[in-house]
Amino acid sequence: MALVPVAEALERLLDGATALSGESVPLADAAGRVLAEPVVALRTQPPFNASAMDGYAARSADVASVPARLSVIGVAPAGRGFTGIVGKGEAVRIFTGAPVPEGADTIVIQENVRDLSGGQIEVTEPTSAGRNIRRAGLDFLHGDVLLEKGRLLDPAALSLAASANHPSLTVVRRPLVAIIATGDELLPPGSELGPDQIISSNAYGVTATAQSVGARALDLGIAADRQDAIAALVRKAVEAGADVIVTLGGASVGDHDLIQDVLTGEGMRLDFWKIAMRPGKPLMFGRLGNIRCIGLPGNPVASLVCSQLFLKPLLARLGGRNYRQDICAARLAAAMHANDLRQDYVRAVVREEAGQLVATPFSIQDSSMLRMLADANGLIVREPFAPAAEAGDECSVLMLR
Ligand SMILES: Nc1nc2c(c(=O)[nH]1)N[C@H]1C(S)=C(S)[C@@H](COP(=O)(O)OP(=O)(O)OC[C@H]3O[C@@H](n4cnc5c(N)ncnc54)[C@H](O)[C@@H]3O)O[C@H]1N2
Ligand code: MOO
Repeated sequence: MALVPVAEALERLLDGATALSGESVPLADAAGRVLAEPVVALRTQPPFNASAMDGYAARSADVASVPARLSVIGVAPAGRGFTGIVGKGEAVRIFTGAPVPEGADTIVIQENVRDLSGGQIEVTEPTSAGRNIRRAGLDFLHGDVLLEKGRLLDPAALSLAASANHPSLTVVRRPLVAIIATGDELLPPGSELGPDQIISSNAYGVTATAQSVGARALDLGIAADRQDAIAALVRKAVEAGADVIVTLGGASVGDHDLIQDVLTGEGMRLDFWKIAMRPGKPLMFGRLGNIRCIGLPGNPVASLVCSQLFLKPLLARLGGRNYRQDICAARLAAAMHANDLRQDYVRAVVREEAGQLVATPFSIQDSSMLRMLADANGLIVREPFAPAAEAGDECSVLMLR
């Protein structure tokens, strides 16, 4: 089977991936979620002409020239408006957020007023009509579309939805990705290891990758290299309602690489297996009903680079989000060999020097080396059959952080 080019693999994996169905969540739990429906204002804000300042509501004709003496006929705190009418020569003590009483058409701020006692004030600065008044509907009107479908619920969006009187919102269901590690050699972190064993690490990075685009991750643990053990966890994933099943390891050609057989045995239709990418060649993709199955290579760096390139955009789409890789132009700090048929993602340190990005590739690119991946902040992307490059040549970098 020919190796599938990276772009084609991504296209096939994303084919038909659209936002999952909506669900209602209380506003208090809606931060970071994506709207499945627009938010329409259920009220007008402010619902009345409101004072924007602490001071005195008056008639502008009375305070156009100063000094002006007025009689205070009442008080209007926020939440309790004055119900009378402000007549000529009169004022109402008013506070920020209170409705402007009938008859008044301006607010004199209290800094521009002297209290003469006996219910009299003297206005010391002329104040024109409409000053310090927020007109009804200044912010929004009942029926206005305030937030579009697909909007990420950030702090401003949440407060706006609350102000529009929504106690709950309809948001896109968060995709669920079930993660299955495979391998007789693997034990969870914190274990006493036998001589032939290592720690199962990939699930943690894959979980974090999924969560970074708002998905939920269900770590189903480690299956031994036996068909029945792997199949049992695949069934668990299906029962849990996974939208995506990610397997770790067992994707290659060894005698113990059982993933593809098990998944097809469970009903998966294989879409592709093996792509023209380094690291990540054994990547596998198929569909088990509506569930997308991604077989990530076991090598830790390959599993995380493939998560970044394939799993992240898929989960973002299912969650109703836009996701674009952060690709930048940079200069190479070192020469690079001509590339072969696999698109190469070369771990590198990217720094800004004299206003431009400079990428220094690590000299070793073994896909088992997690420490180097953690030290890298970018991946130099080398197209298949890219010619040899010199230090100083332009390159393309996928930024990781
Ligand atoms: N003859 C060939 N051998 C290999 C090929 C090939 O094309 N022909 N491809 C190589 C490439 S590329 C990769 S990547 C690996 C991936 O193979 P698998 O997906 O089958 O992975 P495993 O063999 O199960 O494991 C590889 C390696 O990674 C470790 N591993 C596995 N899972 C985890 C985990 N959850 N956490 C940490 N480390 C894990 C495992 O112990 C192995 O060391 O195959 C090459 N071989
Ligand atoms: O995916 Mo493999 O990394 O090319 O070792």
